[in-house]
Amino acid sequence: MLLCIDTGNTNTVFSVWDGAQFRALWRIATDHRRTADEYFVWLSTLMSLQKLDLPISDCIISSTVPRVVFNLRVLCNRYFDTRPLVVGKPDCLLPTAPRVDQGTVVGPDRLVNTVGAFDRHGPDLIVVDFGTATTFDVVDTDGAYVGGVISPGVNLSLEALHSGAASLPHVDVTMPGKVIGTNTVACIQSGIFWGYIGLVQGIVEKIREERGRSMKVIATGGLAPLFDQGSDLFDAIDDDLTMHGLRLIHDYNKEMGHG
Ligand SMILES: Nc1ncnc2c1ncn2[C@@H]1O[C@H](COP(=O)(O)OP(=O)(O)O)[C@@H](O)[C@H]1O
Ligand SMILES: CC(C)(COP(=O)(O)O)[C@@H](O)C(=O)NCCC(=O)O
Ligand SMILES: [K+]
Repeated sequence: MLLCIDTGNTNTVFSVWDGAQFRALWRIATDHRRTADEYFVWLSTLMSLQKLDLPISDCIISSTVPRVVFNLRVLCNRYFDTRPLVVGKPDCLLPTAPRVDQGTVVGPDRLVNTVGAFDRHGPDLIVVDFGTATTFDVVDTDGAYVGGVISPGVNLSLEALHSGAASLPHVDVTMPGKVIGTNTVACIQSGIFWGYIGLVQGIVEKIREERGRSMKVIATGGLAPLFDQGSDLFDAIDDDLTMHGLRLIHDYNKEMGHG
């Protein structure tokens, strides 16, 4: 069984592929101080609570937080007796190499999303990921990542408003009924919600213009369904895109005799 680990700047998601389907999905706050032993206690408790006896034989990791990788490697070595594949490291092959400026270290989550989205939706895509940052990944005709856009994430923007303006409270993001807010909370919700709709619409339009072709927009991340309510922005929402991409990259490396 394959353990897939996706570390974002806010949350780390673990999932187990049994060869036919993903059997579980567990989320823990990302913290670089968390040790291999702590991960294992947490993971094995959840597995036994769900009565899942899943003998892990392989692991693959994508992490946007470099410091976390050390302890995740120890987890895989010590408790599963396996050497993990780490996306972005030279010994982890990708089906197509990214085409970006020399020296650029593309976020592994973006490489994984690219692989997952190309497999499901074919060529010429814009993948929008609502994470700590809101990222746009442009997928070329051959499935290569060829660049994109990084914007501040929705929660980061809300936090920034709250911490930078003395009279603004912390607000949860929702779809407001109206654009014109008649109280402070409604004003902030409107600014965030309609602001992000405009941001996504504008950036997608500009990417299409720059590429000179229509491109499908695939959204992922917990907040994607929320933004889909307010508009016709996305051709598809794939909440398991990163896990799907991780599995494909693992299989590709196996086929090529790696990992
Ligand atoms: N379904 C959801 N509803 C509301 N907020 C969410 C949801 N999913 C994620 N978030 C928030 O979005 C932010 C980014 O989450 P996540 O996708 O886990 O980011 P990352 O991949 O960067 O760790 C977090 O602040 C999280 O609390
Ligand atoms: C853009 C990101 C911060 C997004 O991370 P996330 O929101 O998933 O935590 C991450 O992909 C990253 O650190 N990228 C490196 C720079 C790049 O992709 O060009
Ligand atoms: K992201």
